[in-house]
Amino acid sequence: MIVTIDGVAASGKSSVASGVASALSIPYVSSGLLYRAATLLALEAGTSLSDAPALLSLLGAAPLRLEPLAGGNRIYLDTPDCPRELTADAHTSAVDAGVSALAQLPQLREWVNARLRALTPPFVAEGRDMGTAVFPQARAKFFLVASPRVRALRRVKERVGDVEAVEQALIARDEQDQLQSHPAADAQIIDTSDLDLAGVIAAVMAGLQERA
Ligand SMILES: Nc1ncnc2c1ncn2[C@@H]1O[C@H](COP(=O)(O)OP(=O)(O)O)[C@@H](O)[C@H]1O
Ligand SMILES: Nc1ccn([C@@H]2O[C@H](COP(=O)(O)OP(=O)(O)O)[C@@H](O)[C@H]2O)c(=O)n1
Repeated sequence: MIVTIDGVAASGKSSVASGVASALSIPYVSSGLLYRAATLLALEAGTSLSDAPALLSLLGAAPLRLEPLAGGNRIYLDTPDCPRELTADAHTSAVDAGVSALAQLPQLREWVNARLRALTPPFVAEGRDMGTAVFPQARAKFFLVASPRVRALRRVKERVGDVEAVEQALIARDEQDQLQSHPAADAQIIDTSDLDLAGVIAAVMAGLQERA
């Protein structure tokens, strides 16, 4: 069984995917973490975020490993002499600002999608295009939205920052991500603005029961 949870930035995708996966006792998979790790490595190597051949060559030499734990995904660079966890570094504002450029490259989307399609179900997959491009056959699909202000307030709680600036950055990223981020025709859209985390997880679990 594959369940997809897509949505806009900071709408609660990973928290909700983690809650749903835990309730179902299956893993969840963060596709965004692969885009983020690729962006981090490119920024560190000084590789242009729009140079697909150079990015693919960099990633081809990078032994990235995604750990799809239900409690929270983690990503590692398994270099034999100096293994390193990249998870925290993949969530900085520098990566936030660059990731959409890299994610717009079809070759990079194929690189991520091949890794996702190689995983063995069952799992909950979260991102932007899990229900549309990557797993159109998923049993149940959800798409989370919330107002930019609510999302900015949530982000500021988890990482320090100015609400106005964070809100503007989220709106900018929404615009850059628009091409690859839309609900599948058979997705249930959930506006999380006025729901707490438990309420969104309950809405997804109820939606899953309807599709069982
Ligand atoms: N419905 C909700 N109500 C309150 N806070 C939430 C809700 N959903 C998520 N959050 C919080 O908002 C922040 C962003 O959520 P996250 O799951 O990281 O979103 P995304 O994966 O879409 O970026 C986290 O700190 C999370 O705990
Ligand atoms: N399936 C996906 C997942 C992420 N992404 C890209 O990766 C970025 C980071 O995604 P994320 O899900 O980790 O982060 P948030 O948008 O939730 O902060 C997005 O802004 C997109 O540019 C994508 O293009 N397609």
